[in-house]
Amino acid sequence: MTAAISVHDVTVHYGEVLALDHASLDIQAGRVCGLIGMNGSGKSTLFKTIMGLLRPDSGTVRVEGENPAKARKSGVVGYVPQSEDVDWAFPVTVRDVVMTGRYAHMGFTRHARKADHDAVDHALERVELTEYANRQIGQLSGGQKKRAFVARGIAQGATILLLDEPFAGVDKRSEATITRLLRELAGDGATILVSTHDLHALPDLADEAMLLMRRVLMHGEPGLVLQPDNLALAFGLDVMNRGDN
Ligand SMILES: Nc1ncnc2c1ncn2[C@@H]1O[C@H](COP(=O)(O)OP(=O)(O)OP(=O)(O)O)[C@@H](O)[C@H]1O
Repeated sequence: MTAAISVHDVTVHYGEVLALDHASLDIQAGRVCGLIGMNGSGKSTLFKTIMGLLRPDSGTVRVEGENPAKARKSGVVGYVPQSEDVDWAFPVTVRDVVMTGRYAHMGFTRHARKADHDAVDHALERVELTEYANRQIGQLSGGQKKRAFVARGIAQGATILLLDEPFAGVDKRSEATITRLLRELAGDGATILVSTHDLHALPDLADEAMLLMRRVLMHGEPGLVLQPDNLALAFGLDVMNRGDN
């Protein structure tokens, strides 16, 4: 079976900095995969490569069998960015943000039609943000902001969803809501790659987990990947000793 996300032997440099070093992974459709790695291990770089925003120095990336930039432009790939990467003061409403998910489906004029408005309404309902639709995006809680971007992916009809630390700065209740939502979307056939530092929540969230340290150190069942010996590989000895302190 062809993987929904396929990264083969990919190397990426930023100038002298080696960010991905012969990284390879395959994720099958309908799976939620948790991406774990310390700061600077290449998680965001991996996302950008899967979205076709960065061209690898070597190696190949396929998204649903397609060139990644082409897949992104056709709306196949939805992205929930890290909070730091968003200008929350920008004067747009929650509805506006979700509507950007429809751009791939609109013509060059970006004129929203009934089908676009209906898709946005449906997506807002699905993430339980209907009552916040006309709020400026910065006036939401951390968890609501993340849900707004998940709604953008739903409105877009994305079948691949990439989430860069969606649980950072999010309360437990929102975390549970987002987890439930991602599980539902995967149940509908979406393929989901989510980076997180919240290791305790991973077994509820993900079907599989991946340890990244410029290359994929391990990829498998969350229970196995989260074994202390394996985490020590990705994070160093501190994680192994954390329970003893
Ligand atoms: N635009 C850039 N120019 C130069 N170096 C970069 C650039 N973006 C990332 N890097 C470097 O590439 C490496 C991987 O960065 P990346 O952002 O992919 O890691 P990350 O795992 O997402 O980190 P974090 O958890 O802190 O977000 C790091 O050493 C980082 O400093």
